[in-house]
Amino acid sequence: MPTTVLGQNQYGKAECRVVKVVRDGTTHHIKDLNVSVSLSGEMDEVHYSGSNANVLPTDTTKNTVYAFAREHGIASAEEFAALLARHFVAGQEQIHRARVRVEEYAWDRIAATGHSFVRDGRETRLAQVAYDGEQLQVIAGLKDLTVLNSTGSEFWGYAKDRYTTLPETHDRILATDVSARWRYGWTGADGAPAPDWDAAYARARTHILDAFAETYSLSLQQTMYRMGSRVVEHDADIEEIRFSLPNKHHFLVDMEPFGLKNEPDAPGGPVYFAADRPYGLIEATILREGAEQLIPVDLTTL
Ligand SMILES: O=c1[nH]c(=O)c2[nH]c(=O)[nH]c2[nH]1
Repeated sequence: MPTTVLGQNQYGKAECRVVKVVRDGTTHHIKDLNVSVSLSGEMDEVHYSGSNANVLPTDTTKNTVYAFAREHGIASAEEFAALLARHFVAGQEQIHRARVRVEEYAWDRIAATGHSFVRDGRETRLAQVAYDGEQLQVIAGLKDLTVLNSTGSEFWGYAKDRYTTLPETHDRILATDVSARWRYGWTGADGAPAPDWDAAYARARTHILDAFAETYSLSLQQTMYRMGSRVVEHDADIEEIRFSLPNKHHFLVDMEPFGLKNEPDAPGGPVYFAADRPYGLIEATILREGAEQLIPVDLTTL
């Protein structure tokens, strides 16, 4: 009989949807989160013999998420995740590591009342906090931040082989849905105060957008590098940032059959076909010199 041993394992409750309302008189404030908890530690026995003695139920982790929202409020995705991660490791000696992931959805106020909201169409804010009993690792980010430059983008001078048909262009649309994760150097270990998470998030988002808008682009790779280096250069707390950027191709429609010209600078403006697939997928990590690359390569796993 071949023998087996247990490898990496973790467990917890995924996707606890928690909505916290703060009532400030008749003006309400909303935090809308999707929280996933993963715990690991001395969990051999539950796998080998079925003894649950070391297993804090996933139902309890779910309850803790809701109870903490009530007892502590939700100051920011990062702070809430760190609070939970510390709690699970500190509270159960058999649990050595906790990872808490948060997606945050934003709501805009509808003017008529203090308690009416419309889900805003912006990006989703992301936070992941891991705690090993000593150090926190905080990775924040965003996904589905959709941006488009209607000019100021070229793509030419690339390598060619017998299968290359792409025409070189000196004026194209550049569009992408930004997915980015950045890691903070702060670990909570040396008593240093935590960054202001909301301000740091807003800064990173602004630098990403400004670099996208201000870069005259020769490739999405170049634009991506500028976005990343701008974030790292402007925020001493951020050690590295990783992007996954679909190149959302917009092709000029061939109007020759209709006897119409359709050039980027045509009078009245050009018409494009927005292709949804396949798309180029451009990915990279941009690091502070000397920093370690700790953000996983595949952002869909984070
Ligand atoms: O910005 C781009 N980078 C590429 O690597 C690439 N490849 C391609 O076909 N179009 C583009 N555009």
